[in-house]
Amino acid sequence: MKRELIVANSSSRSIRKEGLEYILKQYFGHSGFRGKQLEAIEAVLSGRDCFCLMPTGGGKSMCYQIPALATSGIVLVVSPLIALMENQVTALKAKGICAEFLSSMQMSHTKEKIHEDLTSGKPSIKLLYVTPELLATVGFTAKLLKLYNRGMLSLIAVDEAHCISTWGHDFRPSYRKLSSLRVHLPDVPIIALTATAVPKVQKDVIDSLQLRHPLILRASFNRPNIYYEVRFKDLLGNAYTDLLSLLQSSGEVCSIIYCLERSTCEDLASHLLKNGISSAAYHAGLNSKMRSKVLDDWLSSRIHAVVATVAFGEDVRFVCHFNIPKSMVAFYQESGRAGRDQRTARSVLYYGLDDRKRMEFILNNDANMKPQSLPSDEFLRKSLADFKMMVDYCEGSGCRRQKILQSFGESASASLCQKSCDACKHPILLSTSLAELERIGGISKKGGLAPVFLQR
Ligand SMILES: Nc1ncnc2c1ncn2[C@@H]1O[C@H](COP(=O)(O)OP(=O)(O)OP(=O)(O)O)[C@@H](O)[C@H]1O
Repeated sequence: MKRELIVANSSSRSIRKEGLEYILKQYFGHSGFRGKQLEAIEAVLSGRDCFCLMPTGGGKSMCYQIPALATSGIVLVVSPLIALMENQVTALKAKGICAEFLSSMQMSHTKEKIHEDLTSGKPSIKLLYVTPELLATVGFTAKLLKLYNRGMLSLIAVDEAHCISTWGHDFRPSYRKLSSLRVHLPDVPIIALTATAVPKVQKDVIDSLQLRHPLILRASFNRPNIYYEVRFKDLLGNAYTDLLSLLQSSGEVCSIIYCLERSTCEDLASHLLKNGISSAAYHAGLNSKMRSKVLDDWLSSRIHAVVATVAFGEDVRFVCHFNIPKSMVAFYQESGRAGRDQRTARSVLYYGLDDRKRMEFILNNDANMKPQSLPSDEFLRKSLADFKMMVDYCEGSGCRRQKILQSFGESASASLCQKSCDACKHPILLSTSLAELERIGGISKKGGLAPVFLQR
């Protein structure tokens, strides 16, 4: 289906490029496209499917937001997290762009207003965000078909597309149902976007969504503006105190502290608050009113540090993991929330042997307890292998950046880092710490597993 272009009907590529750059500047204030953005935008505008592999903060959303403004129709965005949809819609509205999101959690009058606009002769909505669960309902499919038959649907963007794959770190069964999009809406181009680079995931996404000869765009995963660092809990007197002084010395910058459990979030947030850091806990146990309040307080800078178990936040300078994440992919996604504006940012991971044991216990348990898409022994093998990479990131003495990139199958020379990780900046300090950890591990009375480095 040929898209109706608002920016320029001319077939000349340079004129169309100018028009797209004009939209980018006018609405988003950016002076030029970054990386592969223009290629992705031009592909979908010409009606071609696209698979877009860009790192966190790489500017994926522009690849469907610009087409929404450059065509007369509506762009449907499938997104897995209500908090992320809410974030994006709020940010778009602040720029004067008509965007809405639909989820089962919304008030019925809000939903009705959105449906009214969609069924009107000339909808004002340019971007409509929905959850995959909603998309799978018969009622919503019928509404979508009506839009499609009126020629109002210009593009479908599947964000966080790795959720489709059982090989991805965040498999969501409802994402599987997105395969019906191609069946119901055969002429609408689809752009799948992800920051997960595993080849099996890429194949799964392309097959499941039935993408037709998609343009495959792949950008480097290096985030040169993030400084990576690991701090060893077992060598610190008190990790809470260490984190507190880290936050105090950073000034009032926006920070996220990821924790494994809700109770740790609550404890840490109140500890920080008592010590003068404006902070709040954010996790799935809070009701939607509380969550919105935290988001509001964050956006209006009333709080600077959010202690979370789940994805949160934009424009963050400092991301801390107070407990080791379960995989490199999870770590990359979460630490990648820092420095999305390309300015310098910092990632600090607090690593402790107890945390490592706890995660190994959780992964073993998960494999036995949860119904999985893979057989449980295969699932366990995969999740322990994913976790081992994360442990190696913490316990190894080599460049952290190189380890991240290698885990995504990207070759990276040691010189790439430019001393922007603790291993490259302070190699002697790190090897002293590792030796000390090894010594403690050797006399550990904590029982359980011995540290990995003793087994090497
Ligand atoms: N062409 C550009 N020039 C300058 N800044 C840009 C450009 N494109 C995007 N950005 C900025 O980069 C940041 C990250 O963009 P975006 O949110 O689209 O990333 P993303 O790839 O979707 O990340 P994530 O995977 O975390 O969702 C935003 O602050 C955005 O304004």
